[in-house]
Amino acid sequence: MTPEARVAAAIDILDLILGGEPAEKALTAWARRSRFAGSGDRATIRDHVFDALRCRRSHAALGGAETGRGLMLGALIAAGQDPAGVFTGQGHAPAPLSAAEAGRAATAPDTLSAAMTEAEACDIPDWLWPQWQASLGDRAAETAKLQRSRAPVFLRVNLRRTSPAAATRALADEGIVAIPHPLADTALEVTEGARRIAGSAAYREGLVELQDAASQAVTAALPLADGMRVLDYCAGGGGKTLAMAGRVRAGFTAHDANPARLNDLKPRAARAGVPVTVTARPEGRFDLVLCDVPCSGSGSWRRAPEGKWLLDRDGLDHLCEVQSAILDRTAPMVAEGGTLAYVTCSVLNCENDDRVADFLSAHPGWRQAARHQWLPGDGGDGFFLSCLKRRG
Ligand SMILES: C[S@@+](CC[C@H](N)C(=O)[O-])C[C@H]1O[C@@H](n2cnc3c(N)ncnc32)[C@H](O)[C@@H]1O
Repeated sequence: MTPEARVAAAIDILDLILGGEPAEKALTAWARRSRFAGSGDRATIRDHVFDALRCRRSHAALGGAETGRGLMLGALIAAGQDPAGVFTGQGHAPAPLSAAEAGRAATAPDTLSAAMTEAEACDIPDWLWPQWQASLGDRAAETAKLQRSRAPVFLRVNLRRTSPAAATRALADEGIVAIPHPLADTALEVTEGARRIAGSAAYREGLVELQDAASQAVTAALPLADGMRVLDYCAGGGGKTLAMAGRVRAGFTAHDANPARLNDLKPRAARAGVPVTVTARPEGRFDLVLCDVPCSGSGSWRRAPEGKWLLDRDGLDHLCEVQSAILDRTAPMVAEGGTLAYVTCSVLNCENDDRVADFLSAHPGWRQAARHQWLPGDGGDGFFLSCLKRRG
């Protein structure tokens, strides 16, 4: 496919997504009915689509319309490219620019950007911007702008199987260049060959897993020790269960309200060589209960940008209720002297410190023993961790 035809395909896919179709579904359906497209075409079109979703407000403002065409026009204007060279109408290229579009394309991007509100330029919904600013203070704009670009690819080294240095060498032998990342002792940032990871022996043999560096930092900050009883109450695909199990030899139990989300955990645990018990009904008491609760995902919107536009005020309020309910439900599962670790990948106070404050005011026998926050400016996704300790 020509570069222009790839832009035209991205426009069609974006129109489906703007009409309500999930991005992954729209991309997969397009690939199925476009057998002529090679892997390079699919990868570039996917990048176009996700870049447009990350910058949906600002690119729509630059392109003059919140449509697939407006977003791709805005993307070209933002990148300083001449859209007339892409919107040619030749072959499979998008139709030529209208007079109004040509006028926008001829205007300096800085002039168009100057007409945007700060929330628009930062690609944050208007209703959320005041909360975003209140939560992040002088890092509000920087944090929002980092969510407008692609996330780095990180690997977690499975310390049960190998060391970071040996994993780096094994990856290099397969054409994957990875360097240590300061957020965690297990974290490697992939700088070349990311598309080879899934097929590599290092990945298949459980030496490394894909995991964000800040997510690894969360696990590294947990009060873990050999011999503990540990419950991962919102385990999902088990990313944090496996990361914890890579650090200590403890008894790990994984639970999730949606059992289907745990399906991947057993094969992943087998690949990593770590024993994990999966249960629908956790019983007994645990030294550490990890609650990596469902949240807005506002710390990881560069990976999952659709979430930014689907979230609304009611949805956020509902998430806060669920988060508090999970803390209330799991507190009795913590042994005396044990820890309830509350984690979100959100940067919003209402999902972080406010939930902890509510919990502490309703549970006098508890105190916050540690609190950490990582922002995208630190290199990984945005994460929050509060270690709540039950008096012994
Ligand atoms: C942020 S994800 C967990 C990600 C996982 N810890 C990881 O690192 O891969 C949150 C999980 O909480 C689960 N969940 C939602 N409501 C829940 C509830 N009331 N009790 C337990 N799990 C819940 C969701 O199904 C989802 O898998």
